[in-house]
Amino acid sequence: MSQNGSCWDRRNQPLPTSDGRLDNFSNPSLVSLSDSRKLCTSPKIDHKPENYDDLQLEFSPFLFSSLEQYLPPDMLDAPRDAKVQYMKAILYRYSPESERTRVQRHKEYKQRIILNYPPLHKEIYTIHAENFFTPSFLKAIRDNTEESFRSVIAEPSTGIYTFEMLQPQFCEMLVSEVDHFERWVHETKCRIMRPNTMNHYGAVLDDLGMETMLDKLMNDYIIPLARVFFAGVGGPTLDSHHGFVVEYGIHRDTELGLHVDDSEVTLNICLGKQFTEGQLFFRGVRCDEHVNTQPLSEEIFDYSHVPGRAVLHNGRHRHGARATTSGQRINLILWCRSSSFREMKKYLKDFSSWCGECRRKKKERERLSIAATKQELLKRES
Ligand SMILES: O=C(O)CCC(=O)C(=O)O
Ligand SMILES: [Fe+2]
Repeated sequence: MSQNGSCWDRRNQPLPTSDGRLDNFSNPSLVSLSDSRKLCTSPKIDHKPENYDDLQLEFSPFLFSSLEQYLPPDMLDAPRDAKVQYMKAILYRYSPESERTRVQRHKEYKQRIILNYPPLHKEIYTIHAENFFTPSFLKAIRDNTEESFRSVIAEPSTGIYTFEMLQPQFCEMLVSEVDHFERWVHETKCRIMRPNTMNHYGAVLDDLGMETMLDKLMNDYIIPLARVFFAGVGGPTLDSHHGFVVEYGIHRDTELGLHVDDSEVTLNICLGKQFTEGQLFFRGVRCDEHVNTQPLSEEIFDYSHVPGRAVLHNGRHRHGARATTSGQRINLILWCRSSSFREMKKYLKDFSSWCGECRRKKKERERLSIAATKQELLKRES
């Protein structure tokens, strides 16, 4: 599922153009990217980059200072403006105008909400660990060892981790904050973006001012776990997130079809309220190529949500939610992403370390090759 694409389309990141054109670069005559002006492959580490913090740029100032050490030697001491133009041209190549416009519009949309929406519970917009988390979870995170994690985390099916995480009072406050937000949206007739293409109810928490809180949640509480349990799929390098709340029940979405998330690691926590059914069902981890293949019997697993309890799984773990047949089910979802893992994945073809189907095919190839070798040996002996 993507934030704004089809169910299986999880690539909503801009792709570089293959032909090296300056896509939609508004003033290409400013910069020429002739061969002699290419970026260097290794950085000039003794060059001290300039500071770009004071400039109103479409890209992070940090990106400019990082890129500066790779400039062609004759550019290193050029005026800062010239360096900015040169680096902007390169960055534009990797970020088409449509994508930049989308990002800018989204920024403005978020700012409009944050400036106008009056929060109900200001205290949940920053993390207060003792008030948010259960003591057992907090202790495990603070001990920060695989042993401490395993003492509070169950793995009822391969790659699916569940644990008590949130205090009931925090769950209630978050649910009432989202209710309050929904009422405000209704009263002000403000049009808001829903969490993704498949959930039509619920709110994007990042958009209503919880981005910094969720960043801290990912960095301080999820990365330590992901480092241990999702080491091979970008867990240690998670660097962005999409955080939202989904709601199911009568007059809401009732169920959710089989999909994969636009994430490397997904945290899914039940916030309540009271409900029946609505189980999560899992069907094994798959790479893009094998996303529609049959699950093996050991990959079929159902999980019943319990308020306050979290499920942590690979974003590529195929899953869906059965119908919530009565009451209301509300869950907090955090899709955690790793840009470096995504970049690396583009250059790989075999994902047998985590894709069930790649692994099955690899085993089958090995089995055939062993059988062929045996046949050959038998032939020689007879
Ligand atoms: O309803 C649930 O618990 C699952 C939601 C989900 O998978 C998603 O939003 O990506
Ligand atoms: Fe999902």
